[in-house]
Amino acid sequence: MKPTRAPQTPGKKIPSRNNSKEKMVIKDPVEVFCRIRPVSVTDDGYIKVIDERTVQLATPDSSIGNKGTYKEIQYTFSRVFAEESEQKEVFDRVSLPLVENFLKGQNNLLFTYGVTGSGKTFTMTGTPKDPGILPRCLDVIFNSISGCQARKFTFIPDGMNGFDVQSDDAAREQEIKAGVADRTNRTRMDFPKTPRKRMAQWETASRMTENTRVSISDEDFVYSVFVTYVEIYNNSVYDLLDERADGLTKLKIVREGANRIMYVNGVQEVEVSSANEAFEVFCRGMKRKTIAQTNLNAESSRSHAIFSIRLVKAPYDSNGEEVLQNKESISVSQLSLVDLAGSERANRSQAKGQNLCEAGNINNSLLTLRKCFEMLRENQMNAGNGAPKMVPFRDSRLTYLFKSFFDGEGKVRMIVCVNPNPDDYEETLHVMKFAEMSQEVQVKRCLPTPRRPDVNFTPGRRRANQIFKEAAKRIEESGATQGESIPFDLNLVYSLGIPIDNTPLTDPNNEELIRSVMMVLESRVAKRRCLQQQFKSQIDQVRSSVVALEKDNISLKQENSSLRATIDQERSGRSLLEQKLVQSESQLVSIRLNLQGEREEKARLISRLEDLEMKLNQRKADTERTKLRMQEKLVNEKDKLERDMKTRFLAEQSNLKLENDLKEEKLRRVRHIVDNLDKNTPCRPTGRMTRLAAAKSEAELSSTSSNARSAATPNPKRGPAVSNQRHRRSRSAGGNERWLDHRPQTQSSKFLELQTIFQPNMPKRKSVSKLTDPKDVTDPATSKYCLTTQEQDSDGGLETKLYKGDVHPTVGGGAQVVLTDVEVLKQTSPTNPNVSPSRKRSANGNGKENGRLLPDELLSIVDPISCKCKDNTKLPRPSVTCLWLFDPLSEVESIFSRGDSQINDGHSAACYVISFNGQLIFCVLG
Ligand SMILES: Nc1ncnc2c1ncn2[C@@H]1O[C@H](COP(=O)(O)OP(=O)(O)OP(=O)(O)O)[C@@H](O)[C@H]1O
Repeated sequence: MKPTRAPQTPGKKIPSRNNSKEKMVIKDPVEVFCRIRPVSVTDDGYIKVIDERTVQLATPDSSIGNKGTYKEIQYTFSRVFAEESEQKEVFDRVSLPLVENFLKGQNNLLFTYGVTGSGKTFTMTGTPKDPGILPRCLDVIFNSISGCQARKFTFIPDGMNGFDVQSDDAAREQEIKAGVADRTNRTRMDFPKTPRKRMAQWETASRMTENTRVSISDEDFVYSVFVTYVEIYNNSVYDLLDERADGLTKLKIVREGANRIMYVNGVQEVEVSSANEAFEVFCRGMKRKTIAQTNLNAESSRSHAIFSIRLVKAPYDSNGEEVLQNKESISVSQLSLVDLAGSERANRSQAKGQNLCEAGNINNSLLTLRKCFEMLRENQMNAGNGAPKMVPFRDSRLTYLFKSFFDGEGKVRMIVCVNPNPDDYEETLHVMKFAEMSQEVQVKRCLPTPRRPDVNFTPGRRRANQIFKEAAKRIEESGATQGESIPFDLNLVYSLGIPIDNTPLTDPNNEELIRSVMMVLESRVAKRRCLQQQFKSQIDQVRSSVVALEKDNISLKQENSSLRATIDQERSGRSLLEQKLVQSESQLVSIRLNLQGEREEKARLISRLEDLEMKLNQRKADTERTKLRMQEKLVNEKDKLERDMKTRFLAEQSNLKLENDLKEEKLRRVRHIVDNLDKNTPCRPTGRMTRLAAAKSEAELSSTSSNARSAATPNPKRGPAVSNQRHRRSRSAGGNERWLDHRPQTQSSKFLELQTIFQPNMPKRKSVSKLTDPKDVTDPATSKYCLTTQEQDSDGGLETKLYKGDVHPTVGGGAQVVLTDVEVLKQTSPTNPNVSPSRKRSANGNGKENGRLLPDELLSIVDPISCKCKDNTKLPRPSVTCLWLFDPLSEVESIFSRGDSQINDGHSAACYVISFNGQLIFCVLG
C-alpha cells in the first residue's frame, strides 16, 4: 500500500524525499480532519465549506473593527465535515479505518483539537442518541471479535505494559473470584460524586449502538480487550479508573516500555468483555474527569482525557483447544482516543484563580504539542543535512505520552473542531494554521508484525475443534459412547469429502457403483482443487510475506549499517567533544585559579589602599591641626608685635612731646633772657619747665622700663596702651589695598568743597559716583570701601563723613561690605564768629563729656607729618582745620591744626598748634 500524501496548501513545499535513507522507511502523514460545529448564530458565520476538503475563513465584521483588514484564507484537510455532518459520517471516515488497523494489530492515535467549546467532547463522546467516536469504536471492536473472545483473566497485565497468559482453568477460577469482588464493589462505585448533565443523560437514556463489523482474518486467535482512562491535569497524570479516594495514589508517571512504547505506569487496566461494559467503565472515569463551568462552555474540560483501548490476542494451540501458553505469542495493539482540553484566552473565558491556572497549563501543553509538530516537520525537511534537532516531547506529559506514536509506533489522526462563532475567529486562525502544518508531519508506518507464532498450526483448527466438541458432546448426551472419550481428530479439517461407500469395488460394470465412485472422486477432486487453491494462496501469502520480510530485512540491514555509520560518526564526534570538554575544563580550572589569585591580589590592594587612605586622612588632620596652631600663633605674634610697636610709638611720641616742651621751655627762657637782658635779672626755670623735664625723664624711664619688661617677659594680659588697629589712621597703613572710593553726587554736595587738606589715604583707588556695576564691589582686587558724604550746616560749616569698610567676597560669588569705621571731618567757616577751635570740645575742655569722648569727635588718625595741602594754596588765617587725635586705649587727645602756610612750606609739617590742657602751644620742629 502506498502512503497517502497529506493535502497541501497551495504554494507550500512538500518535504523532499529524495534521500535514499528516507526511501527505505515508509511514512504516512498525520491525517487531519476538520469538523465545524453548528451554531445558533447564523448572521455572521465566518467559516465557509468550499468543498469536501477545503474550508475558508473570512474575517468577521467584529474582528475587522479590531484588526482593520478583511481577508479570506483557505485551508485544506483530508476531509472537512460541515455543520450538518452526522456523528456516523465522522466515525466512518475518520475512526473506522483506525479500528480496522487496530484489529489487525497496529497502534493508533486519534485526538480532537480546538478552541474551548468547539465540540471536541461532543465529537469524541456524543450523546446516547447520537454517540460519538468512542462508543462507536467500542461497538465495532466487540462486534468484530465476538466469538473469538478469550475467557476473562486469560491475559493478565504484567504491570510493565505487557501481558501474561494463563490456562483456561486458572482464568475461570479467577473469574469466579473477581465476580464476587466486583459485585461487592459495584454498589460503591455507581454513585457519581458530582452529578453532571452530560453524564446524567448517559445514565438515564439507552445508548444507540453501532452495528458495523470488521472481519478479522485471524480466526484461530483469542482476543481480550483492556481499557485505561487517564487525564493530564496541570501537567500531571491521574488515573480516572482508580477507585481509591487518595489523590496521590491516582497520580501516575509516564514511562517508556521495553518495546519503546510509552505508557502510564501503574494505571488501572480494566478488562472488558463487551462494548457496554467498556462504555460503563468510560462513564465511571468521566465522572472523575476535571471539568468546570467557564464563560465559554458550561462543562469545559480542564484536562486532556485519554481513553486507551488495548486489544490482546494470542493463537490457539495446534488442536485449537486452548490458548497457546507462551508469553511470546501474545500481541497487543492500542487505540488511544484523546479529548484534548480546549485552548482559551483568559480574557475571553474570564477564568480566575484555579481556572486561570488550569488554562495556563492547558495552553502550555498545547503549545508544546505545536512545538513538537514544528520540530518534527523541520527535521523531516532538513533530513540528511546534519543531525536532527531534539523534539521537545519531554516538555509536557501530553507529548511525552504520545512520543512513541510520532516515533513510528502507530498511525496518527487528528480532528480539528471549529466553532463558527465570530468571537472564536482569532483563536481559530491559530488552530487552523497549526492543523494545516501538522499534515506535513510524516510518521513512520508501523508494519504488521512478521512473526506468526501459529505458522505450523492448521488453519481453521479452532472452529473444527468447536464443532468436534459439540458433536462429541451431543453423542455423549445421546448415550452412544457410554463414557468413552472421543479424541479430537484434526484430519477432519483436511478431509477430502465424503468417504467411499463400503461397497466392494469388484464389479466394473456396476453403473451404480461407478456413479457413486465418480461422485466421491468428483467431490474429492473439487475438494482437492479447493485445498490446492487454498494451499497455493497460502504459499503465495507466505512467499509474499517472505519477500516483504526479505525486503524489510534488506532495508533494515541498510538502515542498520547507515545507523552504525552514524553511530560511529557520532562516537568519534563525541570523543572529540569529550577531548574538547577535558581541555575546556582544564582551562576553566586554570582560569579559576588565576581568578582566585587576581581576587586575592585585589583584596590585598584594596586593604593597602584603605591603609594609605587612613594614613592620608590622619596626615590631613595633623596638617589641619598644625595649620590652626600656626594661625593661632601667628595671630598672637601679630598682636604682640602690634602691642610692642604701639608702646614704642607712644613712648616715642611722649619723648617728642617732652622734647618739644623742653625746647619750648628753652625758647621761653631764651625769650625771658632776652626780655630780661635789659633788666639784667637772672632767669630761673619755670615750674612748668621743671614739670615737663620731669615728665620727660619719667616717660623715658617708663619707656625704658617698659621696653625692658617687654623684652624680658611678655605680658599677654596687659601691655602698654596702644591704639586699636581698627582705628589706625596712618597713611602708611594703607599698604597695597585697593579702595573703592564712592562719592555720591548729591544735590548739595555738588556745590561743596571736597578738596580739604585732610584726604583719606587711599594709594590705590577706584572712584565712582554711583554704584551701578556690581563688579566694582565684587572685583577681587577691591578689598576696601569708602563712602564719602558731605553736609553743610546753616553756619556754613562743612561736615565730611567717611564711612570705611572691608570688602569680603561671599560664597555665592558676590561681595559684602562690612563698615568698620566712620571718620568725620568738620570744617568751620572762618566767617562764623561763634566758632572757636575748642568749640567741638567738651564742656570740661578736654574733649570728653563726663570723661567720655563725644561720638562726633571721634576723628580719624591722620599723621600730621604727611599732611599736605594738595594745591599748595595758602589757607586763610585763622582757618583751622582740626583733627582730633583719639586713641581709645591711651585716651590721649590732641588737636593738630594746620598753621601758617608760610612756615609750613608744604612738604612737611614744621609748625603745629598743640592744644595741651586747654593751652595752645606753637611748636616748631626742626
Ligand atoms: N456538532 C455538534 N452538534 C451539536 N452540538 C454540538 C456539536 N458540537 C458541539 N456541540 C455542543 O456544543 C457544546 C460545547 O461542546 P463541547 O463540550 O464538546 O466543546 P469542547 O470543545 O469539548 O469544549 P472544552 O474544550 O471546553 O471542553 C456542547 O453543548 C455540545 O453539545
